[in-house]
Amino acid sequence: MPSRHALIRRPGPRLAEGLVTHIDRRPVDPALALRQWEAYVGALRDHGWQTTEVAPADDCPDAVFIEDAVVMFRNVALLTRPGAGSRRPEVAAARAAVEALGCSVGEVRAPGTLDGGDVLKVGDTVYVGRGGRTDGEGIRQLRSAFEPLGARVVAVPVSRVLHLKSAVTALPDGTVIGYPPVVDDPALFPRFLPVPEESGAHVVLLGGGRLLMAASAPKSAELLAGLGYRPVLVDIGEFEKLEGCVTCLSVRLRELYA
Ligand SMILES: NC(=O)NCCC[C@H](N)C(=O)O
Repeated sequence: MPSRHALIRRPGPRLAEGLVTHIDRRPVDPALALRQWEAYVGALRDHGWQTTEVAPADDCPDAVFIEDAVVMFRNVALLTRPGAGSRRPEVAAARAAVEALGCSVGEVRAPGTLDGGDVLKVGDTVYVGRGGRTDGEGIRQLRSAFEPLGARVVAVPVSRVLHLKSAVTALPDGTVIGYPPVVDDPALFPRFLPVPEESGAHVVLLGGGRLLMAASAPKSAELLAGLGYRPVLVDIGEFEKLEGCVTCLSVRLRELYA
């Protein structure tokens, strides 16, 4: 029986100083961000996900984006070495969390860099984006960690957005969805569906055809509802100001062994 467990980390006191790379900086309202985060966590819980809070890393403004610190394949957790030096101290508490959950744990070592936001799993295929945060050595280490477990690792270029999953994610049937202006090469994916908004490309699979999506993507939500899915919309506007999206606020663990 697949587990439904998600790691989360609450926004810290320095959130407003989070990194911005591809967009202009806009002021972040920390109180509103906390309310949005609580609603996001509430949506996970309402749909049957048990959540574990990773200990704070309050010196790290971007620590709330927990997806970047650890990548799961089956019950193996690969701790990352984030491409931005300011984010590397985020990983220690993620290690403690996955160890406590009984995962087997590996790590990306220097000089490789890898951000979890660059890793998209579609069945046993693991797409990894080579871009601003993840380098060739990080990809090589991801391959050696996951290929022995049956993963097929496919590296793809990412040049127009922060992470691979800022450009594309996948529907439950494996169709990759993306907003074409920010996808380097849609032809790299066997089935690609364009969506009309950049944030409409970001879905978290909640189970049973339900898709957690940003409220900023109503047209994409309508498109996906028309295909028989059930979008669950959450406002994550304060995190979008820091190039965050719905995927990056949690790490879903589906194959924990009790
Ligand atoms: N996986 C993600 O999409 N993470 C978003 C990280 C945003 C953060 N401000 C950063 O630049 O690292």
